[in-house]
Amino acid sequence: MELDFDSFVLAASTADLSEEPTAREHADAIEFRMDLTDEPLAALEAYDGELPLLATNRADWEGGDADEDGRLEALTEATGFDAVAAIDVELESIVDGDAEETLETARNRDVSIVASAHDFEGTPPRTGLVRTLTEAGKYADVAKLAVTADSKADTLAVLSATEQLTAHGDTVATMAMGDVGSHTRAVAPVYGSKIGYAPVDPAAATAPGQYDLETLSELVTRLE
Ligand SMILES: O=C1C[C@@](O)(C(=O)O)C[C@@H](O)[C@@H]1O
Repeated sequence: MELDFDSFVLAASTADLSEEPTAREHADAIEFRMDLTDEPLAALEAYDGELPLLATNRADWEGGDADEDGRLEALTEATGFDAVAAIDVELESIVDGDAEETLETARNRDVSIVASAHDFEGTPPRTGLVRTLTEAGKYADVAKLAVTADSKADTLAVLSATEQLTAHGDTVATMAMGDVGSHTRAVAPVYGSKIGYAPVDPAAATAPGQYDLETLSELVTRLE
C-alpha cells in the first residue's frame, strides 16, 4: 500500500491492529505502535485491513517501550509487509548511524520514511525547532517533531517553524504535546503539518494531549 504525504494524513495510533475497521471512517492510516504490543510481526502477518500502516517501534529512550535489542531489526522486517507504507525512525538513531540498514531497506522497498524527534521536557527555541526539522528532512520523506508546550509562546514557536519549513518546500509533521499544546494538533495542519496522530480509544492515547480520532478528524476537516 502507499502513503504519500503531499496532503495531510490522519493516523490512528494503536498497538492493536484489530481496531482498523473502527478507525477506517476517520483515519487515512494506522500508526502501528509495535513497541506497545507483544508480537508485532505476527500482528502484521495477520493484518488484512484496508488502511495503510505507518510502523513505529519507539525506543524506550524516546518515550516508547521498545528495548534497543532487536528494535531496528524488527522495524526493518516490518517494511517487508505490503500494508506497511511508511516507517518512523528516530532521528537520533539515524544520526548515530544505527539505522542505515533500516533506511536502505525501506527505500529499496518504496516504503516512506518519517524521521522523528521528541522532547518530553519542553519546547526548544524556534531556531532549534527549525534546525531539528531541517536535519530530519535530510534523511526522510517527512521530518517529524513533537515537543512539550508549557506556554502559548511555545505553541506559536511550533506553528511558526512549521509554516517556515512548509513555505520552504519541506515536508514536516509537528505537534506540541501536553494540555497547553493540544490545539496545535488541530491547527498545525493549517500551517503545513502533514501528519496528525490520535487514538481510536481515548483511554489508549499514545502521547499527552491527544484528541480522540473522531474529534481530531472533525477539527482538522473544519479548519481546512
Ligand atoms: O511520534 C508520535 C507523535 C505522538 O507522540 C503524538 O504526540 O501524537 C504520538 C506517537 O504515537 C507518535 O509516534
